[in-house]
Amino acid sequence: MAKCKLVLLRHGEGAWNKENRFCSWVDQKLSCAGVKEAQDCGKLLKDLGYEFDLVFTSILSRSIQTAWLVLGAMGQEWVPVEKSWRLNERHYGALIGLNRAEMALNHGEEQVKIWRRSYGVMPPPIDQSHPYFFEIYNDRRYETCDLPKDKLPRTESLKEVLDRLLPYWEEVIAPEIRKGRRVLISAHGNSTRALLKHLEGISDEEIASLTLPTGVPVALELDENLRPTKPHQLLGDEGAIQAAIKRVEDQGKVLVPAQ
Ligand SMILES: O=C(O)[C@@H](COP(=O)(O)O)OP(=O)(O)O
Repeated sequence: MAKCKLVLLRHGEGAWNKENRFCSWVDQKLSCAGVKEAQDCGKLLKDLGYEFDLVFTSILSRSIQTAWLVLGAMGQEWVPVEKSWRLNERHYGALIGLNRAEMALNHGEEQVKIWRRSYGVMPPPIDQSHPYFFEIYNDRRYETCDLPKDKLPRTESLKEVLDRLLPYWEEVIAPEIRKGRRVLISAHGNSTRALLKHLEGISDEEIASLTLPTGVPVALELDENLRPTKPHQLLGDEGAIQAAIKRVEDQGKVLVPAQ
């Protein structure tokens, strides 16, 4: 098999990205800015000559909506879209719904960074007293999973995300790529980080410095063993991408009131 291209994507900005709250398994739609990011991403991919044969998304609306908008902007609406909970965002446990800057004020920026970016640390688990517990676990979409509801996570580190994502990558996505299909995975910041860690062999320590902005395609070129032939590339304007990464990193900092 010749070299193949794979595109990974963190969805466009969601309503809670904008409010700086941990969104995770709460199903939020894209903000107006997020809709534009997804459309712009589709236009960019089209201008760069990308074509897809198959798209994979999580079962959260923001990744599905992003896939539709990208395909629409590319004029490739007919391309099949497969969904799995295994591409869902990392389960942020009891942190779900909380504001990152407030958490930094109460627990320190370092602790928030550990919760957000470390490989092995799990936030405290969600339980029935949490305001979003029933909204998540009573949602019909979680009856469609290949695990019974009581076996679905209540919190996850990035390691757990990779552990549940890997079987789906190996058994469902990778075989399609081996058949020569050109794949887009429209997912989330941390499910994409987990997959990149696996594909690029990024160490547990190094993965802590990888932050992905919303709506920016991550291009990979893979060899016949599905190993990258070169480092991943974020597509788009370099200055705008670096500024967007900084904004995501700064979400975990204490807000300094304007003078
Ligand atoms: O769960 C969330 O709030 C964000 C990630 O948050 P951070 O890890 O950046 O704090 O996930 P996404 O917007 O990609 O679905």
